[in-house]
Amino acid sequence: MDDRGHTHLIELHNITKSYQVGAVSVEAVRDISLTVKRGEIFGIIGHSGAGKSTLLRCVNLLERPTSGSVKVGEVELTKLSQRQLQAQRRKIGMIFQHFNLLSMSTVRDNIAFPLKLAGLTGTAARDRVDELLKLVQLEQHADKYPAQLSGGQKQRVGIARALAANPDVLLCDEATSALDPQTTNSILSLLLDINAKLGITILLITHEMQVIRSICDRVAVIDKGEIVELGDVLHVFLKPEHPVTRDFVDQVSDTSAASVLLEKRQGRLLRVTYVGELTYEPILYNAVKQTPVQFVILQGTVSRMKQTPYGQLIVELLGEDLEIDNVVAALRKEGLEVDTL
Ligand SMILES: Nc1ncnc2c1ncn2[C@@H]1O[C@H](COP(=O)(O)OP(=O)(O)OP(=O)(O)O)[C@@H](O)[C@H]1O
Repeated sequence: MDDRGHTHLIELHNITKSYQVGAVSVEAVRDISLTVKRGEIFGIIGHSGAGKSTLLRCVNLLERPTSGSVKVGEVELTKLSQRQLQAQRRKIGMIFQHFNLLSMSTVRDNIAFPLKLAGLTGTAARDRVDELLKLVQLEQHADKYPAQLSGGQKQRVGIARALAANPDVLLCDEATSALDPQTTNSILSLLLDINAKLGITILLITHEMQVIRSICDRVAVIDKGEIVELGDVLHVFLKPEHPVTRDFVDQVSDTSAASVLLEKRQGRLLRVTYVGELTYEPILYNAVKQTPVQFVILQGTVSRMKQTPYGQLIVELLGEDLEIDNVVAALRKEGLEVDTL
């Protein structure tokens, strides 16, 4: 349990995973500790080779860590026998970039597969599959084979199959990386929906900041096998600290042009950040209208992080120093965050 009363569903303690490649040992993940709260959507982002897949696969022990411990729920997975582990794995669903469906089985049989393994057959299994087909909106495609489906539909089958045994956690291994942007959005909406309706905890890995911004509550940035930044998505987005995080944030907001703007400045250059309802208020205009200060908006982003609207503007204020100080104070008083660049 953390200090805000959230229970932890996943606890990784000091996970290291090394691979032996010939005579060389490669450390894919180095001493990572991480907790995921029950009910949250947690994203891990990193460049290719950063160690994301290895870390994710350590959570259900598809990869056994070289050292460290993995706890899911109240169970320490690293201490279980193979048989006990198999039972615990039913509580951990997983979906994959390339879907991993059984090509010779229909959609219905793919979804029923984990139920069969769990000993559920007959009408009960059929009813459960119908329920899942409805959840992922594939009722019309139940008797098709994977080759007859689009990428998005295949991933929906993957999601239904992963949810069949009512897991507590859904692990998503680059689940939208093989999909076009529109299909990506529909799969992300489905994951949000599942999280909200079923309360299922989601841990995902991705190399796309768009995925993090759309659905995650918290994010960890991983680089060369280590976590370099971790926090609420809103905070990490608006105040990225590590260079790798800044690269990812630039994928979706292009703040990199700010350095060019710095060279041309005449007045005072500020970054103004606002979140939530403030996004809709004419605060900047109100702050300057009674003063001789003028402003130029040099760059701006107004977007949404999960359900929260936010904006970030780079503005140049022109006028006397004292007058500008007053405007900055007025902006802060209204709840905006103001940084001098
Ligand atoms: N089975 C393996 N044997 C040897 N080295 C491996 C193995 N799996 C991963 N690695 C190495 O571990 C490092 C991390 O790989 P991993 O696949 O976890 O990264 P990733 O962030 O998921 O990358 P990508 O997005 O490209 O899949 C890489 O250097 C990779 O070459």
